[in-house]
Amino acid sequence: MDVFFTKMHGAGNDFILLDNRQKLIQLDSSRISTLCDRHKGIGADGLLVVESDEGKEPRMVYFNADGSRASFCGNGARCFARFLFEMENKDGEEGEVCFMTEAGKITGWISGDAVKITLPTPKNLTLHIPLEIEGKSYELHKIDTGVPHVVLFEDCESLPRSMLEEIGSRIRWHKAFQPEGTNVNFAWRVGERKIKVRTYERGVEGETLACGSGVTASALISHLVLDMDCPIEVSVRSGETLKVYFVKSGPTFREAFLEGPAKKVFVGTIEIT
Ligand SMILES: N[C@@H](CCC[C@H](N)C(=O)O)C(=O)O
Repeated sequence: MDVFFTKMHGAGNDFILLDNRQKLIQLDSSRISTLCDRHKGIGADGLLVVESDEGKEPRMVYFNADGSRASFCGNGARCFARFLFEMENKDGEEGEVCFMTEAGKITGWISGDAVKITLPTPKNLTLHIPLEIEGKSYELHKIDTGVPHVVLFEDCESLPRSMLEEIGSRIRWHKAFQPEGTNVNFAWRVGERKIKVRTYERGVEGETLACGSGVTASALISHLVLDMDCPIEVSVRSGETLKVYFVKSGPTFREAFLEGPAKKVFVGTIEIT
């Protein structure tokens, strides 16, 4: 069957979006990984599906490029908000949409090129986790911003991608973070309220040009460990900038918001057998 798709990206983190409200598209992990393959398919870091049940809010279902399902994706949710907004034929350049994810209800605000979203309430915070890898000591900070993340502070501006992926992969698969594994963020401060982040993503099993939940995790940890104030700007590998807002609640956070560009790249049809 020929399936209509939309290709989008959020600050360089790219996605295939499919409207499956009619429940006609059958997907399994091998089909998803082929669609996301940059040589044999459309190519993307992940695939987002719009589902909906009669009388209920639309639901965002997210799959990583390897076909694994994840409960949330920050940049994906920002693209999804724009996709939904355009699908619902709302007039004008500005507006609000709401949808469900496995990690909870999300609200998105569209304003020109930018999309700002609420994130799932951050949880599972643990600071200052010591980890030894191949004789080198690391200090990691863990937080779940919809999916599990660790953040480590290290200036990786000029670290070759292969080396970042080597360390990222060792941490992602480390026994301390099993069975679910973790995304790994390398963050460093570049201004009073500005950090840079590079992310090794679980399910892509490599560095992506941006990771929204990782950017949020890094900003929240920067507030706690480096005493940085809200909002925090985060520059990612694509060279684009995202902004993280948050509201504290005791030692952790009540709310977090992520803002940045989310753009449509192209549309097309692809045969799914
Ligand atoms: N790119 C994402 C995160 C997607 C999920 C992640 N790879 C996982 O499996 O945890 C984002 O923008 O948040």
